[in-house]
Amino acid sequence: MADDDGMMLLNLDTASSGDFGPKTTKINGGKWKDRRRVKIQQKAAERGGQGSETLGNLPLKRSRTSDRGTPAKKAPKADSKGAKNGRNGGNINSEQYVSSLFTSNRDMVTSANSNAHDENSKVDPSNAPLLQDSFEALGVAAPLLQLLNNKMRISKPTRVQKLSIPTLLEAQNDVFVHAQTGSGKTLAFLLPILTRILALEERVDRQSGCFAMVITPTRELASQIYSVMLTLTQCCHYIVPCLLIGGERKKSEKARLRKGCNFIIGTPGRILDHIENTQVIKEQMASTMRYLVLDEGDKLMELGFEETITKIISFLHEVPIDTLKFPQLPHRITHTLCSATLKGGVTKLGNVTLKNYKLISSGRKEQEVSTVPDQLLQSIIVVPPKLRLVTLAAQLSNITAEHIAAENKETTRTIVFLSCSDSVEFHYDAFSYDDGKSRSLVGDSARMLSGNSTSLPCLSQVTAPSVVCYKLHGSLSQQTRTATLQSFSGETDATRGKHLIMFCTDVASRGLDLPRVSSVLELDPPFAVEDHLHRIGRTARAGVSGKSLLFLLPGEEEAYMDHIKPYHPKGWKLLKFDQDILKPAFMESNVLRSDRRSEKDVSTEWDNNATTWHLNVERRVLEDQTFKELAVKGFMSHIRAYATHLSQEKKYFNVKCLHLGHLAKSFALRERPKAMGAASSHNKNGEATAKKPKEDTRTKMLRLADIAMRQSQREFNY
Ligand SMILES: Nc1ncnc2c1ncn2[C@@H]1O[C@H](COP(=O)(O)OP(=O)(O)OP(=O)(O)O)[C@@H](O)[C@H]1O
Repeated sequence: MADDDGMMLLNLDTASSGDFGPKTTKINGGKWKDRRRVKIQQKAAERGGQGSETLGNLPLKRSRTSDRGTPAKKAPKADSKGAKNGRNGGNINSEQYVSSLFTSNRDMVTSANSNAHDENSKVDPSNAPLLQDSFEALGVAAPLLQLLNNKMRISKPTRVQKLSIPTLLEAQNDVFVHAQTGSGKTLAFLLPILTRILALEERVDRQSGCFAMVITPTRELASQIYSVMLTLTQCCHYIVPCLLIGGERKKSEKARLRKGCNFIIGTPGRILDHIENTQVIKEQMASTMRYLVLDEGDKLMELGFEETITKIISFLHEVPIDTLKFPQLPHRITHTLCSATLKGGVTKLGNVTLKNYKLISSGRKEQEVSTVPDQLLQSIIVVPPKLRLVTLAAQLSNITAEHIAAENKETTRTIVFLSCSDSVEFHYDAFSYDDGKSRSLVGDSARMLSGNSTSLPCLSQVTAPSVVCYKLHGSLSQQTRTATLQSFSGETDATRGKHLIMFCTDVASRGLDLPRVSSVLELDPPFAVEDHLHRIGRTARAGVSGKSLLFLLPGEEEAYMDHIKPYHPKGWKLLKFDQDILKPAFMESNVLRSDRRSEKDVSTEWDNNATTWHLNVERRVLEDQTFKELAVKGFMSHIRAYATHLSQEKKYFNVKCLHLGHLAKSFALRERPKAMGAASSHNKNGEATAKKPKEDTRTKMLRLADIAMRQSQREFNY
């Protein structure tokens, strides 16, 4: 075939009827552009009542179609083999199939936005500082006031700080602080504890004992609270915090504990490890411990944290308190629980730790339902599975184009949430590979795109690199995780004024305070509605504006909108993936075929450009064995992760409703890896291996659920 693409693309489940779209005549053969033109002609002819046989002069083939939407055509074996030959693709059969992104997609069910955002109403930020109040009036110690003003540029308290600081200052009771994301809960519990220690008659130092312990579900959050603590203690150097987190050297933590500390901040596993194995920590805590803070309390009750927390708490309560020492402090350990969400786990945790607790809620009516910050502009987009990758590229491109056009060259940050680390690896590589020209910044977990990048359509004619991609997930080493976050949140010569894009799992969803994140994209749906609130809560913090975009699939997933409606009192925008996202991104872009870099290939039609962009990624999968493995692993893990959605949410996210063939396409795969997996019945030397006995469905489900569970726990390897 003259216009052989150098690759063969399979029509995956291109049903002509059934659940997946309207009945159309399937056309194969010839160039895909020509075929598309003919299809348009055909449609026009149908509308004009001329029948469907006006097919132009193309050598077209009709494919087999079935009534139930079964795959229309399979790739001939010879070509599949060619594709499996790895780098350079091997022998490519000259017969060509078309990978059409825009046909046979399931239609969206939702006809109207049931929770439309009112663009004309003025919205006041709900987590901003209150201008009429002051920290002084709340009783915060004078040295801290100065530090807040001068070092942290914080002068007015937020609503939750106004409510919780006086309560915690006089606290003999336990407290549950429930407030929106980004409302300043960290200072809400640190300031009163520090104020009470600063008010002691006796001057304390690191040898005086440990007064408070803060436990968090992730290492990143513990490190963040530790650094806020280091800033606050600049006004009282004699008060010393200590960080205990997994992934760090235990020996140096022990050495620090031996020197003495007044605050312990850490993750549950490592704290318990020291309690059980480091004698000095017991001495440190004996008799002085007065405050226990569980940040992100609901998360701490998941993922097997519960048992560890219970052990820590039992240990703390075994140590008798010497009330004669520091009599101004509470005479018992007071517990403080913080979270932006109220989940079953919190009540459970409450049963473990909180006694006669006081609920501090910054919500309007101390309502049960947690809501997103009012100023956050939420959008939702229903995208067919085949188009997920290209729509993500388009959205990232649109944000980048806005960033490039902005006059104030401020750093823009975007976070893309994915369901599992393998999917993060695939997307990171897909968007940062940049023809192998991208420059690594932090090991290989941050890459700066080069000029004239092919990764995003808007960059094809830009000569100066302006985008840096990051990846973050629980399977990376702690050093890499720390360095990646530092680079993403900091401002260095390499990153200043650029658009920083981080692909990550939920490990970054809890509590992380990354500066000026302007957009959060949830490409994969959250595992629970609480995760949705925490993910999008990385933007629109402390009164600043922010945007988030949730991707849903057509069909069952659309009903998820009704489920999250109570959490979005200010509504959302329902976007159209083609007109609102793809068209602006690809309309004026200069997307060239990766195998033929010539100007004559350039199309001015946005859908042609979108298809060419996608074909380029698919072509890379065929040519690059390493990338292909990333795609296959990403797809498989994504499906497994999808199967672990909460049972209450299975009606929206049911793995049985997924169109796996179409979804494979969003990992740039031309066929479902299940079929690819069949090839792996051969060992590395190409010899056939014995076929395993067929696993019964229940065992298979349990095995897959177990793998997925272990993968998600690895994300929070505390
Ligand atoms: N009174 C204040 N005025 C201005 N900024 C503040 C104030 N208090 C806190 N901040 C800033 O707001 C941001 C969010 O604070 P913090 O991380 O404590 O929020 P949070 O409520 O714990 O959020 P999350 O629920 O996501 O963990 C931080 O950058 C912090 O410095």
